[in-house]
Amino acid sequence: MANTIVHNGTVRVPAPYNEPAKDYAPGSPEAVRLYAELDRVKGEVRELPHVIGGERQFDGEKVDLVAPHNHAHVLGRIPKADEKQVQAAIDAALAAQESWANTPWYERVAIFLRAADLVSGKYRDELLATTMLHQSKTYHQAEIDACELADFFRYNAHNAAQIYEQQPTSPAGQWNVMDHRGLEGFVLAITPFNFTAIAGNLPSTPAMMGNTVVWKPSEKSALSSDVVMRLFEEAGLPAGVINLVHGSGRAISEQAMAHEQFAGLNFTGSSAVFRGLWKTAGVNIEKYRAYPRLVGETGGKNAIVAHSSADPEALLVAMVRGAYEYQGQKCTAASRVYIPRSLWEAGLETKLVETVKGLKVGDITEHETYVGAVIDEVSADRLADALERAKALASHTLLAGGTVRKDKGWFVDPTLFVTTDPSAFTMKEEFFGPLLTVHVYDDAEVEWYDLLKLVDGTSEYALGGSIFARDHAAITEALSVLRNTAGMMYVNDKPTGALMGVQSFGGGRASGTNDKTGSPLALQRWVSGRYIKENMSPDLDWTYPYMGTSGN
Ligand SMILES: NC(=O)c1ccc[n+]([C@@H]2O[C@H](COP(=O)([O-])OP(=O)(O)OC[C@H]3O[C@@H](n4cnc5c(N)ncnc54)[C@H](O)[C@@H]3O)[C@@H](O)[C@H]2O)c1
Ligand SMILES: N[C@@H](CCC=O)C(=O)O
Repeated sequence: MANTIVHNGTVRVPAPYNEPAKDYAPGSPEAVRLYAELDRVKGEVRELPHVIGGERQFDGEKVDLVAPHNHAHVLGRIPKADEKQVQAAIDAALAAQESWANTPWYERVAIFLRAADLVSGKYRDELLATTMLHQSKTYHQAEIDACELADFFRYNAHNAAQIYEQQPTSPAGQWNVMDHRGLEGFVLAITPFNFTAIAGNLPSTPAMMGNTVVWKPSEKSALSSDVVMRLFEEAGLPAGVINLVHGSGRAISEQAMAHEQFAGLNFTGSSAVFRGLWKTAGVNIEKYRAYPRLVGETGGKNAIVAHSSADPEALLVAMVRGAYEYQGQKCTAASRVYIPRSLWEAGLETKLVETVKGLKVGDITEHETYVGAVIDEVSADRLADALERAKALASHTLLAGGTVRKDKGWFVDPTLFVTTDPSAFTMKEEFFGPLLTVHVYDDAEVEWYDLLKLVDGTSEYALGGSIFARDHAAITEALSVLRNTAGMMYVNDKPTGALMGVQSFGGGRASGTNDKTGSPLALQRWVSGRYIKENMSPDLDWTYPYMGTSGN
């Protein structure tokens, strides 16, 4: 690399920090800048390319990218990769591998630290505008997403340094070294629509550790993924290290995962898709040069469990923010709640229903909007079907919402059900939309322990969760009984809003491989260790002591 710096000493990566979020108060300089950027992005129809080996390729059948809250508005187009383009992306990743793997780790890390500053500076407005318009996020939700992208880069840089510092001990006469190699082959990153930060993080995490990558972003967030790719390049990422191909996830993954040099999958998305990808790896296992690393962070059915000692006001805030922010399209969104009758009937029900009915649904560029549109028509239809199924159950009472409107945008009104059946489908399945179901338990009858066992056993997922109580013994018991129910458990807080370096996210059971995105555990998956022992004074005698002596 042209800008190689030779460091003759210990390299210290700058201390990481969480990017402070701006609030875009109307009339503030940052809001004025962002309004202008929103106008610019709205006024364009962007033709987005694949980026393969540093070259932009526009060929292929086109897919329109629209604004979910105004689906007549076409924001851009992406091409669908054909087999040749996928092959070219794999070839480019393999061609870049040796020189990237041999690039000193601190230079690789420096590129992503530059990328972090481009996120928080030059590209912030464009990231927000594209995320708002194409993923239907409010100012606040788009801002925390952009901040999280910068956080990923800064914390990963810090965590990478910690991994490289891990070295074995060297007894007298030896020098032992751990060589933290990247994987042989290429990594496939397949990213979800719901976080621009996750889309940027999944290809860059393996890249930081010396791997080269084929990246298939979601077509539902392609506008912001294109910005991320441009800022990687501007930060100095060499051509071929990350190769972006748009198109069918199924077709791209089938081709890439049948390749001899497929070295790993970094996936975030639904559990069903991840299970399918795992099977594809199984079918191809004999083709591979090495066993691939399969990393997947997937769905959730995150519970809020309230004890009779809970603060009802804090509980209400957690339910509203946890379930309805970003239309419930967060893997960690609250979607089932267990509330004691004593609290529910003491005013919580009335206040909750009033609050949910008052949430403004609509265009995310209006500051008062709390809930935008769901991501696409498939999602709106899936939610409409779930709402009708729940309404038809005698065990369910609709307290708010329950309507889907598709004329201008794909709007699902914030919906609240209360159910007498704690094992209903609404308490088990992930819907990925603004749908919350409450089960009111009789705290005069039901033991806390029995309720916790019910929560633990109801859904196949184990991603996030919240416990609300002021009685500390109740918290301790819940943390124990729910130990395997969630990979991130919050006490007296909503289950969303993980902050890098503070709570990295990831869950077990059907929720994924629990590699804790943004933590050292996640980086470790992209390293293949090699121990090197150098003997400083090699043996010159092959015999054992006392050989040649007889008897004891
Ligand atoms: N656990 C986490 O950290 C986390 C974070 C964000 C999102 N999620 C989960 O992601 C899901 C929502 O995101 P989504 O709708 O983008 O998920 P999705 O599974 O539909 O899509 C994810 C990615 O996989 C691709 N894909 C779809 N079908 C495929 C197939 N058959 N083969 C290969 N690739 C395929 C998509 O194009 C996209 O790029 C939810 O289940 C949510 O809980 C989990
Ligand atoms: N950043 C999210 C997790 C990502 C899931 O979609 C959170 O709010 O905890």
